[in-house]
Amino acid sequence: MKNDMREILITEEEIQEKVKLLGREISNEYDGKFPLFVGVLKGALPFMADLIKQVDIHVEIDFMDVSSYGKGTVSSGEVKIVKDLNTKVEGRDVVIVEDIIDSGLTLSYLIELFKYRKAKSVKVVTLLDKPEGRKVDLVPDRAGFIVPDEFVVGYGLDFAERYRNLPYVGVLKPEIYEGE
Ligand SMILES: O=P(O)(O)OC[C@H]1O[C@H](OP(=O)(O)OP(=O)(O)O)[C@H](O)[C@@H]1O
Ligand code: HPA
Repeated sequence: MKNDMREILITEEEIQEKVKLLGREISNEYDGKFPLFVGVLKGALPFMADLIKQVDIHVEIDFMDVSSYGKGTVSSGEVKIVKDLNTKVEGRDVVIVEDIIDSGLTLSYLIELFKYRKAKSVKVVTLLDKPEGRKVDLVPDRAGFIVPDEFVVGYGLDFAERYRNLPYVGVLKPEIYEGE
């Protein structure tokens, strides 16, 4: 898979270092509380798995699968619930765990949904933030890294369902995208 990469933007070591830091910050922020971490499938899986191991307080975890992207690199702009939570969010401190915020459409939909369901608080932690991709005004509470306005893959992020299992984040060679 490494041969398919044009460039590695964030190394495995840099990711793991940042995840430790985010875990410490969240542990301090929610000390004495029992937050509900909501991982957004499928992309947030590696980040969620690593992050919860760095959080030193009790947390409950659940997953939601929403979809706004087609097979390629362009958002359809439409958010659909593919799998809902099994947990009630009413009265809970919800922490949404994302791999990337790009247009912001997925997240703004989820934030509104959890507020409507009467969460006590809703905050967002994302590994990657791509501010140049925004279509709605949204700033995450915590973001690991800012990425440029390019389609990135790895550590959960896919291109046509591949590359999620890379331990780093990078950009593919142009011929890989063109081949699709
Ligand atoms: O800010 P946005 O433009 O809404 O993009 C971000 C969302 O898009 C990706 O998910 P996707 O819908 O591709 O599903 P996946 O996680 O299963 O790949 C990513 O994992 C985020 O959830
Ligand atoms: O840059 C990206 N890569 C993969 N999936 C994505 N979903 C939104 N932006 C991206």
